[in-house]
Amino acid sequence: MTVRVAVTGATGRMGGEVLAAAADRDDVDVVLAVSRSAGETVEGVAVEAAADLPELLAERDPDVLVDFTGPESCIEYAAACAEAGVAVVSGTTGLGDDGFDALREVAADVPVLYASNFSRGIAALRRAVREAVPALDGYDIELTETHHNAKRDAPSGTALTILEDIDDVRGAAERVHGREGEAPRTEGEVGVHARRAGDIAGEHEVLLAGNHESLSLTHRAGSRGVFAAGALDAAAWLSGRDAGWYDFTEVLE
Ligand SMILES: NC(=O)C1=CN([C@@H]2O[C@H](COP(=O)(O)OP(=O)(O)OC[C@H]3O[C@@H](n4cnc5c(N)ncnc54)[C@H](O)[C@@H]3O)[C@@H](O)[C@H]2O)C=CC1
Ligand SMILES: O=C(O)C1=N[C@H](C(=O)O)C[C@H](O)C1
Repeated sequence: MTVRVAVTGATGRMGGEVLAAAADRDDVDVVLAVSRSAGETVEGVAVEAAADLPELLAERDPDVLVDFTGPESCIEYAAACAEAGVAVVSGTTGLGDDGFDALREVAADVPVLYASNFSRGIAALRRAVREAVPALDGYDIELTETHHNAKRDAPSGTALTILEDIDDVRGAAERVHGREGEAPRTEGEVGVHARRAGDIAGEHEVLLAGNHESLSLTHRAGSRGVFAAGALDAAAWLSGRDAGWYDFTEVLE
């Protein structure tokens, strides 16, 4: 079956990757692409005005909307999907608690699958972290993420997800964002470091260190294609499901 997909943020970095990845697949068909700046053609797809999204959803009847935009637009577009009965796959980060609450409300009406990172490697890294942290009880933990110089939110959504994983298996810890001046480490704190440079697609390292050994778990995305592929896998998996909140790990099972 071919899943009818709508893409928001079509002129953005991830929007373009999703359109490029979709063009190479038989299981998805892009029936709509929108952006704040309409009029361009991206990967051979005409980009229409995001302001017209409610009408365009009714007219094109997509099964799933794939959203990589910004926190406010993500919620606005998801609400339009709830009205139109269209499922939502979103990877937009920086939502904050209010944004997640709003997205969960949308999940009462339509299926919603959210992931701060759609790469299979990060899914595997998260499993490794959940195993390593309790196995290395008392070890210091430092999390470092590195992204391109145009990324807006810090720390990354993936870093926040990994921090939640650590809290889940070890109990809530103090998070120390960078250090400056007299700043000795306190027991149990997690250091969090965000670097921005060049065109790096996304790197995450979890360092666990004891007195005579350290373990470093690192993921590097070689290109945004891995995120686009995961998001389209999620769209194909989500289509036709009941309203509710779904996790990317379910797609990988
Ligand atoms: N979950 C994942 O696997 C991944 C998530 N991301 C996230 O996706 C989002 C987009 O990233 P990029 O494509 O690099 O950004 P970008 O800046 O290249 O593209 C964002 C697109 O969304 C639109 N947009 C942004 N804010 C908007 C607003 N308030 N209203 C309407 N449209 C708006 C822009 O016009 C643009 O078309 C970010 O939150 C990023 O962290 C990025 C890569 C992977
Ligand atoms: O903005 C990006 O580029 C990325 N954002 C996501 C995040 O905030 O974790 C995922 C990926 O690392 C790329």
